[in-house]
Amino acid sequence: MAQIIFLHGASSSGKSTIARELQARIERPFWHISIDHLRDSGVLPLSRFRSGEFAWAESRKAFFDGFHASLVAYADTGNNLILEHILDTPGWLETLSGSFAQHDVFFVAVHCPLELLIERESARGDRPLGSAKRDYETIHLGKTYDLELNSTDGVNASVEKVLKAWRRAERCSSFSHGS
Ligand SMILES: Nc1ncnc2c1ncn2[C@@H]1O[C@H](COP(=O)(O)OP(=O)(O)OP(=O)(O)O)[C@@H](O)[C@H]1O
Repeated sequence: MAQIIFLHGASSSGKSTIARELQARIERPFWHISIDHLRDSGVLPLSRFRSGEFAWAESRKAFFDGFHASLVAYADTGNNLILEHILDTPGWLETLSGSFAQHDVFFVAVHCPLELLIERESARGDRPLGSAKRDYETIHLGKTYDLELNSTDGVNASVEKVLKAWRRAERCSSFSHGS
């Protein structure tokens, strides 16, 4: 059984920042995995999607289905994962919950006030404007978490909370059996 710590929050909420620090401090080896890594490593022909030569809408489903299947493969082969992801499409939660049934999933909400999300998104300049607000308004609906963080608490305090709660090994989230 693999350990999966799933950080779920809006774009710019601070998932990657927490994931990096968590990976540096947790007592076992964990992968830090995100679609950001695929995107930033040049896997996709991004410039041709951006120019309109290729239609992202036609490739999106296969991309994410492949990403989700790869996560399951990593976990099934014994790799612990710090996963940061945004469940913004109907069916993804159910698919991943079913696929991860044999694994220990610790599901963590990363909250951030809307004004701060918009400020961060604008300062970064590398995310589509408006995605943080759209995520903020939708992605947490209908989800039950093992732990809820607020980015305003700071990275160190957030990582401490994750470690403490994860080590307790009590699970009650949307990924728990029977929920
Ligand atoms: N606790 C924090 N305090 C101050 N700034 C933060 C904090 N957490 C993250 N940031 C800043 O906010 C921006 C977004 O952070 P990060 O990349 O961790 O978010 P994310 O949720 O992974 O975003 P995305 O889903 O778009 O990849 C970065 O510029 C980061 O430095």
